Amino acid sequence: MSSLPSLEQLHAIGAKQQPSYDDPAALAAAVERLRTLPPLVFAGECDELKAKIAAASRGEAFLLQGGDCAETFVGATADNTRNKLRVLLQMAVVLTYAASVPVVKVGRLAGQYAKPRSSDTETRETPEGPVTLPAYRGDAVNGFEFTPESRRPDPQRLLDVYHSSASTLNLVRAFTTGGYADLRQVHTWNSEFVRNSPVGQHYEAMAAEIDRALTFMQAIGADPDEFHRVDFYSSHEALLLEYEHAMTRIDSRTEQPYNVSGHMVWIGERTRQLDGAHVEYFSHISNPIGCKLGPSATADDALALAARLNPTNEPGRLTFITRFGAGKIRDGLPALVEKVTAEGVDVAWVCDAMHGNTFEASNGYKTRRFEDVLDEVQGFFDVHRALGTVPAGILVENTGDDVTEIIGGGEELDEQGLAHRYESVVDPRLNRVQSLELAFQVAGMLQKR
Ligand SMILES: O=C[C@H](O)[C@H](O)COP(=O)(O)O
Ligand SMILES: C=C(OP(=O)(O)O)C(=O)O
Repeated sequence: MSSLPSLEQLHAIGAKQQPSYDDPAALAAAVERLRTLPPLVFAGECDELKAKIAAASRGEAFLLQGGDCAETFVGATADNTRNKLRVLLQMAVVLTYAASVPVVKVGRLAGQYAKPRSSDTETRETPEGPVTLPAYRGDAVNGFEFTPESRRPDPQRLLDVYHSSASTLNLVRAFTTGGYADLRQVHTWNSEFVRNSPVGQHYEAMAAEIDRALTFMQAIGADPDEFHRVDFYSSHEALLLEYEHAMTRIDSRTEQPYNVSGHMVWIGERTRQLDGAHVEYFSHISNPIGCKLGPSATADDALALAARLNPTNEPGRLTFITRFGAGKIRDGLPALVEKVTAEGVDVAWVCDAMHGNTFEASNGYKTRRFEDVLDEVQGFFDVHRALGTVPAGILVENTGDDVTEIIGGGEELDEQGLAHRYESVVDPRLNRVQSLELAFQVAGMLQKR
């Protein structure tokens, strides 16, 4: 860990996927303001999550990380936050009940506002001919609207990220401790729309069993706190150095730097260069961290990253989030897991079943197939079973709403159906029914683990 390099030192190392701001004074002012604002999370909570991820890496718990691909400021409403939380609580209860394993709940939420992009620019055809503007990089950077004003990176947005994250987290804390997450509410989390689907009915049957079990527990005088509240953690890709650096503070207990903008932060596939600024920054913070590993990652890359990011081999500190794609995971993952395990490196293996499965539908929508998502998770479990190692969790992009962004699943959404309610500003998300379907399938895999 040790002393954090300055922002200037990090930029001198070279950071990928950073916006080009045209007003350095406004950027400096936003960073200075951020440095004065209170932490959004506490270092002690980050340590608590680290211990839970360590348990997941040993197979004593299971990590469920989910939420939007990209949060938006207009989307940070009470209804949206409740819906997102609700679907994750439903998924968690399915996994816990069906597989008898504690679920560590981590939202891609309250900070997931910055996106790496394949291209710095976007070109659209207009009546006046093709127009090229900076790519949308998430609300933390610029606006989605395709105009020069909106696409200009605006440092003021970094402060908006802070305030939006603070209000989301405040609501999440209220929901998770104030009664909404009470297990007695297990039925009310199931909305009308879901209840009428086959998976919704499956869920209702399970919820009725949980009710009976709770009544029994109460009758014998057992009513632990855990029945009434849940632990829920926030996470995001720590992409924008200005924001993440300004939100890094020295913990008074340990005197170590923590990123206090989210409990867990991760390094994306496009910024995990061993000699890059992101890896350098992450090597100095004490949070539990994730690092994405795509099909181009070698076992030696994984070992070198682990040596830089977790030199003391602290359990729960490092999660490798693999995102190979359904077609590649069975061939690609074994070499990584084998070598990392053989070297005695302590990591939690989590399957991001989304980012290797994206493609453009014939009508232009960016989508994924539900069956590919499921197949990648199955491949992930298969590989770990064959190697005798632990599949510690999954990462999904999902929403609490009934959007139409991913094809397939029980509702058999097809490419034409994507237009019905496609709302994501970057990548497609599982809707509520698809999220629950996945949870039941994963619960089955977990039972066999
Ligand atoms: O969410 C992940 C990335 O930001 C995204 O997949 C990149 O998308 P792009 O290829 O459309 O830029
Ligand atoms: C950008 C993401 O994924 P990746 O870095 O794996 O492409 C993400 O999870 O939002």
